[in-house]
Amino acid sequence: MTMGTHDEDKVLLSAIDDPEDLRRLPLERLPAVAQEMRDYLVESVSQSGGHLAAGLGAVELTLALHYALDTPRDRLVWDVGHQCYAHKVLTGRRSQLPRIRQAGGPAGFPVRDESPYDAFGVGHSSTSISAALGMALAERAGGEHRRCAAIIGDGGLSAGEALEALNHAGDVKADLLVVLNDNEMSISENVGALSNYLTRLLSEPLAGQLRRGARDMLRYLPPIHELARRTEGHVKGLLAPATLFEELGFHYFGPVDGHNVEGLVRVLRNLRDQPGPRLLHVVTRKGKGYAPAEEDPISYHGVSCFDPARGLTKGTPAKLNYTDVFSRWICRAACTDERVVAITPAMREGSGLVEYARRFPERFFDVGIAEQHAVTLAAGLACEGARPVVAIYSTFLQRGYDQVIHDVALQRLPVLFAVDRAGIVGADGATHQGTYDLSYLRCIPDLTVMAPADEAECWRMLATGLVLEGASAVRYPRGTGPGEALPDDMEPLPVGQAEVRREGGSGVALLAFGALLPVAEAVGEELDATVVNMRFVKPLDEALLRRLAGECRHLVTLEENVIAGGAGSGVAEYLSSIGVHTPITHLGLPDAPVHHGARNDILAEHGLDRDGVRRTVQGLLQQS
Ligand SMILES: Cc1ncc(C[n+]2csc(CCOP(=O)(O)OP(=O)(O)O)c2C)c(N)n1
Ligand SMILES: CC(=O)[C@@H](O)[C@H](O)COP(=O)(O)O
Ligand SMILES: [Mg+2]
Repeated sequence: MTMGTHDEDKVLLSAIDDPEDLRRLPLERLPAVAQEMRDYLVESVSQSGGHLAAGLGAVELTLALHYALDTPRDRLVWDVGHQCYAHKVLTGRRSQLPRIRQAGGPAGFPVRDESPYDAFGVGHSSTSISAALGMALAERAGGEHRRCAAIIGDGGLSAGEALEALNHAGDVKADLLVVLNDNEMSISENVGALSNYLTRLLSEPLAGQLRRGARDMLRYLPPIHELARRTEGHVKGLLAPATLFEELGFHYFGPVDGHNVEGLVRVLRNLRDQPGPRLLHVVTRKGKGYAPAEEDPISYHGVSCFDPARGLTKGTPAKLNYTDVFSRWICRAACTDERVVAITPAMREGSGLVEYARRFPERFFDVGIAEQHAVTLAAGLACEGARPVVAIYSTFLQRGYDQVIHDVALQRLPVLFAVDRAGIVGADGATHQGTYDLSYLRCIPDLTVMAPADEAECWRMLATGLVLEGASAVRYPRGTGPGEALPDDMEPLPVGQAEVRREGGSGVALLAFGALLPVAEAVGEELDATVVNMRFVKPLDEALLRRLAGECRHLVTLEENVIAGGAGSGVAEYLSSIGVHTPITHLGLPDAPVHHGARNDILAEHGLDRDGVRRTVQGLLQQS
């Protein structure tokens, strides 16, 4: 473990309140700042939890960018933003870092409202080049003379959006700097042909040197300068092939050592005022400087609290969470049905596919950060008789939305979406809440949408999706549920059939979709309300709804989704379509971003905990 500096030496970081303070330091002091920063990140994140390994790898790069550029006037656009902790420390948020991702503390990602240094809000990957290009083009039109830089990882570069932006930037010749932070890792090992290409660039730096040598050589031949400028590309091409980035219209520089902060500053100073699109290829190590994270960057990508002296330790095996249930189910499904194929867009660990990938490598596809491709790939596989399962977080499925409609649902293909992290995810905050999927999925024709109330039901719903003729989605939350045992068979559920858990006498029926069922049951017991586990968001159990609407004075729908267009809206639409107007109260999330904090606190804040639901139902009972 490299935890180098002694307390008495720690004077530099605490003296930096903003990047101006950093820029006043002599260049040769930056390595010491980097060391302190690294120590501080390990100490702080070990107490708060959060994203660690990417940030450790980007310490020197962050310092160098703020040192060489004139932030916040110059724009730094971070990709994903999970590596931004050093940036937050340098930009006036050092003392708040211990509360990162907690309610009232700083967000875990750059947020425009949080600081003028957070040039662009982020959390989902591969947006940085597009956003920085937009800024650069606006700058060109407005004449502000600010520099714009996108800092993107090798994983982030695998996404279509990033490649679309490179394609555009190279064409419009914007004054844009793209810094490629290449650590050869996504969350897991980076994948794909582009990743292999970057590795070749790293292993063949000689080619880059030959190219630079050719350029320098030609620059110093004044009489033939113009000819040389025009033929430079050809001569270099003889010496070494152009990089892909040059073919796309970028000037390519690198690879350079991303942990040599002084060298980085010099390179950035050279590049910062050159015109046109430039790409600086920086080589870093994920987890740099903290040995356990360097050795196991996957585990240290995102961490909960740990003792830095010991590193992450394996605790006693916890109760299975929903991801574990999916993990077991998909292995079981693959054993019983050889048509099963699993696809992840770069979330092997988070989606519970590690064991599956080990056991069924031929039927496992990590496609990189490529949600759109993941969905359409599944569609293609389904066309040929496979039973594809796309394991995807609710928030990231947003990026593959057109593909769900156009490539899967309209073609009536049997793709199963295992939608993890549905509902409140907690610490990752507004960019990652899985609170839209019920609204955006239930409007898609012929898509069956299921929301389990416990782990066994999740298993059964996955089994149901696997045997349906059309597309389906099972959306389940982050973390554990209320159940214990899992089924040991693959019996499906009857589609569109809800389960009445309790018949009450109060005239109120609580219709719970998914994870809020236990809350509904507790309140139902207290206030003698009918309680239904709705199970299916689409198709709804229409017969049951007709009965309850006839018998009850008031219906209450509960869902961990935005109210707008959600499951409760589906209930209201159905009843109104048949001319039934029993009053309905919708409990769910508001039409506003839900920020970071503990899931239970957020639920309570929005009246979705037991007290909140009780208050609502009591209010209804008093009215009647
Ligand atoms: C659209 C989208 N899909 C998936 C993710 C989850 N995710 C967060 S970081 C990450 C890996 C990013 O790799 P890279 O850009 O190389 O950054 P590194 O962590 O290596 O620094 C992934 C897949 C995301 N944030 N956004
Ligand atoms: C930055 C990012 O998008 C992921 O690292 C995400 O934070 C993972 O979330 P989970 O911790 O829920 O897997
Ligand atoms: Mg990477």
